[in-house]
Amino acid sequence: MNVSTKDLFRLLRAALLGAAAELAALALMATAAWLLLRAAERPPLAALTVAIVAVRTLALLRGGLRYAERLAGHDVVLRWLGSLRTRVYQALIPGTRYSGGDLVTRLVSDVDALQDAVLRWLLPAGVAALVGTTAVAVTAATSVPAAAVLAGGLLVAGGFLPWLVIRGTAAAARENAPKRAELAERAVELVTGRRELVAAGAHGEHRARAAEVVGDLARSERAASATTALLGAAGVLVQLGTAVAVGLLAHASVPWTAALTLAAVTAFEVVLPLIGAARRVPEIRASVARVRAVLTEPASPEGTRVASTGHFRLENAGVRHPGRAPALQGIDLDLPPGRRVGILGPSGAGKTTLLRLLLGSQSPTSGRVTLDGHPLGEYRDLPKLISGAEADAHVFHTTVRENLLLAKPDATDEELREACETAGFDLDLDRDTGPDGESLSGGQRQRLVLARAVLAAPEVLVLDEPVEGLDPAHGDAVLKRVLARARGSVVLVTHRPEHLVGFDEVLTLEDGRALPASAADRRPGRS
Ligand SMILES: Nc1ncnc2c1ncn2[C@@H]1O[C@H](COP(=O)(O)OP(=O)(O)OP(=O)(O)O)[C@@H](O)[C@H]1O
Repeated sequence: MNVSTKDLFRLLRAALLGAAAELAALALMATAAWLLLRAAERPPLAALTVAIVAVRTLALLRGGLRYAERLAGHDVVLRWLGSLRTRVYQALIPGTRYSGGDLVTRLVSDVDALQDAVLRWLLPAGVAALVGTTAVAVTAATSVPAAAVLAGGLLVAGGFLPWLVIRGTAAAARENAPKRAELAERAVELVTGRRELVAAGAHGEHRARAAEVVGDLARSERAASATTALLGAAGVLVQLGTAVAVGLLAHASVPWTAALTLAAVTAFEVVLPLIGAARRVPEIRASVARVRAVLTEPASPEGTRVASTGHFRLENAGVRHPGRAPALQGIDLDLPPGRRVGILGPSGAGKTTLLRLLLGSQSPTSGRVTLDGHPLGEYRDLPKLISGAEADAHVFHTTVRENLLLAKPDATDEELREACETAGFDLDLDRDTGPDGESLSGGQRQRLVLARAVLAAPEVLVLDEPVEGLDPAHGDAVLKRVLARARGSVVLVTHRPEHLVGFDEVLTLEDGRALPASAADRRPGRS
């Protein structure tokens, strides 16, 4: 999250303008106080003219400088965030770890939180330090004890009290983190799993628990707000006490004492907002850490090789998800162009995992998966070569036509109809599919996905139990047509060995391992 020298310079300019605006305000108060009390002594008018002019000038300066500081502050922040946002998105695009929509949204608000970090914390803290130091230096010229008290008061109000707020807020955030996570989880369950919860009679209980967590969080939020308000009030007391002490210790003329006292009061006006702003510091810190993690993660190198008809090979390949038994281990598979391989095995045997390895959507955690001897990650357009009907293929919320065109954007309606016919899908091309394809039946969704695979006509067609939900006779006929149209290699996962007649090889998996042919023969197609 490096800040360029130019941006640093702009930040410094904004801080100096802010400090100048606040010093003008401070000088205005001090001069006005001096002027009032000095005027009460009835001096010749000439003795007051400089102060009168100064009051007017400072009043004008204060407004002008504040405006300039707002402009400069927002200028630097918006420029910086603009480039930071671009870098974060660039880091996200090829990423695999950061792909969930919720996480992306999270990062957007994290980047926005950095805006608050600069405008509401960094700049005001810098301005407060500059104004405080100047006020102490000016006071020290008259009275060192008064300056020492002022410095102490400012440090308490601008350092100690905000630190207490940060500590309290961070502790509350740590304590509330599990509750927030539970609330997010329950909210998702209540929205996405509503039907299932109602059917199981658990909806009311879930909602009540979510409401209880909301109540707990609100209570904790109120307690944190009350603490911040109390510490804010303590800051005002410190301000009053310090101003009185400065007045008593100044040992100067009445007008000058009044000027120093009001200058002290005004210096606190710059420092006190830090107490309220400190509440966001823990949140901002967490945002900074998350953004930094995204920016510092080494980018996964993008593939450069062009995929054309080639030879896929799995050598001793395995996949193990953290904390789980291996999903797949020690798998060898040879898939030269034109070869047809069937995969059988009971549920959970690793069939889908094997397809994901071939599709490049899952990397092996052991062994190798290669195309013409190169790891799949080195290819930039693998889906053009290998694709098909995956078990979890998504149906987009649009029309049947648009869903099909994803496979071949320039396909004519004639081609679309032909692919549908092959897949046994007979709905109108303009039919709306609904969110997640919900307005289609399960079988219709499956055949739409299959039609999409047929239309893509890849060199290597991958089919994951493509006719599982269809009635057997219809399903067999559909599969026969799809296989007849396949122009290259086929990898078919099925639990019916009769689907694999004429295939070059049948691989039977169990518990993530390939069964030897003799054992596989004894348990055909268990699922
Ligand atoms: N993302 C994941 N995280 C953890 N475990 C996983 C993950 N994906 C799959 N598994 C586990 O890996 C094993 C193999 O899963 P896979 O989906 O490949 O089985 P399958 O043979 O296709 O099963 P089915 O016939 O039921 O679709 C299972 O035990 C599964 O629970």
